[in-house]
Amino acid sequence: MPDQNVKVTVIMNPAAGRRRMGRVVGFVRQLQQAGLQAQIVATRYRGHATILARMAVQERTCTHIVAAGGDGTVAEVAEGMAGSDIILGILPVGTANVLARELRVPFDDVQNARNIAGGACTVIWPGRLRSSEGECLFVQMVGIGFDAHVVHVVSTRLKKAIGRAAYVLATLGSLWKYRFPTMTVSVDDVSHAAASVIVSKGALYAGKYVLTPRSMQEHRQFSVVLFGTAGIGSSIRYAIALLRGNLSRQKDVTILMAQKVEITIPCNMPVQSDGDARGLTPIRIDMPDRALRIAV
Ligand SMILES: Nc1ncnc2c1ncn2[C@@H]1O[C@H](COP(=O)(O)OP(=O)(O)OP(=O)(O)O)[C@@H](O)[C@H]1O
Repeated sequence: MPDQNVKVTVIMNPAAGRRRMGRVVGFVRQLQQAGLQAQIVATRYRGHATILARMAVQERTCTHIVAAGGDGTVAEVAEGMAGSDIILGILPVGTANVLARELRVPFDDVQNARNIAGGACTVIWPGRLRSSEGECLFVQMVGIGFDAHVVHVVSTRLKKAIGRAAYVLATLGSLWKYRFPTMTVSVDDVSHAAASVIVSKGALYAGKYVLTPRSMQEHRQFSVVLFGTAGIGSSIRYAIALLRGNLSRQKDVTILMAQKVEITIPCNMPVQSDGDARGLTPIRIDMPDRALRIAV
C-alpha cells in the first residue's frame, strides 16, 4: 500500500544529457500512479539545483527529492540536502550517470518509481572539494590532471549531440594538447608524486568502467588513484587498462584509501568533480559529516 504522505519533488536539469523532458514527465506520472504526490521543478542555471534542494529541506515541502540529470545534478542536489532526513532519488537522464550505475538504480523508469514508492534506501557519504572555485560536495569522483583537462575542454554542444562519444573525442584532442606536469599529492599527510589523480567514492568511472576494486560509497573514506607515469603513451595505456577492467593491476598505478587529499604544487592544474569543471589547484578534499539517504 503506497504511503499517501510521500511527497516527491523532482529537480530536473534541462541541460543534462540529451534533453529528455518527456522521460521526466513520464516518470512523474509513474510516481503518481504508484500513489505518491509528485511535482517537477526545472533548474534555470548552474547551481540552481542546490538552492531548490536547500529550500525544500528548510520549508519541509517534500519527503523525497529526485535529481533528474547526471552526476553533476545529483551532486548539486546533494549539496542542498545532505545531512537532512529527506531521501534522494535519481532519475538517470545525464550523459554518464555513474552514481546511478554504482548504486544499481534502475534505468527502467517504471521500476525506479516502484522502488521509490517501496521506500528502500541506503546511506552514502559524499566527499567535499575545495578548489579555486570554492567548496562543493562530490558524490562520485574528483579528477586532477589529464581527465580534468578533458572535462574542461569537452564541448557541451557535442555532449548533447553524441553523448559519451564527445568525451572520447575530447580525450584524443587532449592527448596532443595536455603538457603532463607532475604534481605532489598529500594523501593523509604523506607525500606522493603523480602525473594524474582521481579521488573516487565509487568503484566505477565514465559509466560502467572499473576504476578501483572497491566502492567506498558507504564509508567515510575515498579511494585515491595515483597515475605514476606522465605522457601520451602512458595515458593511452591507462585508458586501455580502464576499458579492460585491469587498471588497478598496472605497476605504476597506486590506489590508497584516505580521508584527506591536498595538492598545492603545482598551482593551476585543472580540476573536475562529478564530470563538471571545478577550477584549478590548489585543492583540498576531505570527508564532511553529512550523509545522504538514497532510494535504491
Ligand atoms: N538550467 C541549466 N542550464 C544550464 N546548465 C545547467 C542548468 N541546470 C544545471 N546545469 C548544469 O549542467 C551541468 C551538467 O549536468 P549533469 O552533470 O547533471 O549532466 P551531464 O553532464 O549530461 O551528465 P553526467 O555528469 O552524468 O555525465 C552541471 O554542471 C549543472 O550545473
